[in-house]
Amino acid sequence: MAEPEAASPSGRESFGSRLGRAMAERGPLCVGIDPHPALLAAWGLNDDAAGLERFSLTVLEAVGSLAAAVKPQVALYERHGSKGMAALERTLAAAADTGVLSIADAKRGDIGSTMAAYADAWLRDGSSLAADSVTLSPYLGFESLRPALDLAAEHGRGVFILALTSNPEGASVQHVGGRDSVARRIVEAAAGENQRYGGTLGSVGLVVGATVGTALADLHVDLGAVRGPILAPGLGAQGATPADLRKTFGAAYPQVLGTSSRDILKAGPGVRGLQDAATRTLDGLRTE
Ligand SMILES: O=C(O)c1cc(=O)[nH]c(=O)n1[C@@H]1O[C@H](COP(=O)(O)O)[C@@H](O)[C@H]1O
Repeated sequence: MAEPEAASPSGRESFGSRLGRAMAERGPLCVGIDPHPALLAAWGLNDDAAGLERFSLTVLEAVGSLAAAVKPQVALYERHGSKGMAALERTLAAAADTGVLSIADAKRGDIGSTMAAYADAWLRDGSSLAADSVTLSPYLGFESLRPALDLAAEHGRGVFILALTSNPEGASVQHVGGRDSVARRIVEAAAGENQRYGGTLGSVGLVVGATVGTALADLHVDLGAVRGPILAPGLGAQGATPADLRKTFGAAYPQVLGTSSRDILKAGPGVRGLQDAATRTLDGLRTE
């Protein structure tokens, strides 16, 4: 999809370029690593840091060479305090060793001066929590994300900014404004940010749920103009199918990275079962 380029001052190939290549080589699937208590129990693991780590490393063993990206859900590690966060650090390091891109699903957003600290945690070289990319919430104002946008560009990392989320409550904020909706403004701001990147895909991605139905058309949101990756959660456990994804995103589908967590994870703890479930989802995303 994207041509390789070394766009960041650090000399690292940009995240958008790396993700575009992974999607072209492996297909448009991200596997969510969401170690819910019920899944840990179903896998015969304890709901503790050791259980989280075994769960996460098993998912990486299964999908590390077939998915374009993995997305650990930070909240489920945070439940276990510092030991849980240490398990997350080791998971992110193992993903990097495996060669699969990581998206830390932290949904961070705060006033700019505090945002700089979140950016340091998730996007700065040398941080034990640094991932290839992180999810961000723009609902304190898009510009409040500036420290993360700039640090990501500097270090060849990426961000995924919540635009139209998959949960039904999201519309009560994101749809406000009709034709000039909050979501549309977020999408336009992300498009502006991607002008600093060359290649096919910029490093400023958006999150648009696979479950949003006709909202993109209703709100006159043009994702094609964004020139960034679209992370689409909601497959499987939240009811969306790969066919829904194609219908919802239309011409922007080549930018879409479908992501699924519970629907794949419930096939564990066997590595083979997880691989089969991920491959089934990937086949649907490729061909439906
Ligand atoms: O940022 C996300 O990944 C996200 C955004 C959104 O709009 N909806 C959404 O479900 N997610 C995350 O995607 C994952 C979905 O999990 P499953 O429903 O089990 O596939 C969870 O970790 C959610 O927090």
